[in-house]
Amino acid sequence: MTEKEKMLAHKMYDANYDKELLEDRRKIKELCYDYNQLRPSDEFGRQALLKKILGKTGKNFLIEPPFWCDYGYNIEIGENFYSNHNLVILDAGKVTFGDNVFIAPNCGFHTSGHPIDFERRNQGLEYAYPITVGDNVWIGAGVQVMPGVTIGSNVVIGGGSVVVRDIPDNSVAVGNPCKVIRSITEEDKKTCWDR
Ligand SMILES: CC(=O)SCCNC(=O)CCNC(=O)[C@H](O)C(C)(C)COP(=O)(O)OP(=O)(O)OC[C@H]1O[C@@H](n2cnc3c(N)ncnc32)[C@H](O)[C@@H]1OP(=O)(O)O
Repeated sequence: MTEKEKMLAHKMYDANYDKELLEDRRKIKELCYDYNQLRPSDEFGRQALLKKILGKTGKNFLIEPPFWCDYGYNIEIGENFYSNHNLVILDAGKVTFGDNVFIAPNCGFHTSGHPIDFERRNQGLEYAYPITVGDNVWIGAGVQVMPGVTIGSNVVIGGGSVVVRDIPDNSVAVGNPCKVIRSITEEDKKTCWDR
């Protein structure tokens, strides 16, 4: 198995020194760099470049720069995807977003991790587990999502949360570690946010 095949099969792999993976990352970081230089008014250019960077997109999507990822081909976004500034996706593993996902500034989705023991970590070994986000999800500012997490559909993750375990459908979850504080119900449609 190549190191890339191991990475995609969720096995331990050499992330630091493997030539193929280094080249994949170099290529995508060049494209992210280009993306991050585009003018906000260049909507066509932004869309076209994001389509080149990401594995799969819907028709309607926007990521405010700067945006950085590791491979790009492992990221799939659904319809009406919006991310505010400073999105970082470490996509050694697959990262899949459903439809109508809104992401606030300074969020990170990290599929990869290193061994806890320094001997193997220093050899450049890594593992990557997929992250999945359902439909109709709002991720608050500064949220960090850890390897292997699934966030269900119709979910709100409060600002500043660190998501280390799966979050079920129809819930508001907050904190570090991120925990469900309540379900989202029909009652929520009656809340008025005017002050
Ligand atoms: C796409 C974009 O760019 S969006 C722009 C960026 N905006 C944001 O990131 C805002 C994110 N919003 C939040 O984090 C909000 O606090 C929400 C949506 C989670 C609030 O949800 P609600 O269900 O209304 O929670 P509510 O305000 O009633 O708080 C319930 C409890 O959770 C706590 N809580 C609320 N938010 C958080 C949070 N982010 N982290 C930790 N605890 C929190 C409250 O302190 C409260 O605790 P208490 O019961 O001990 O007093």
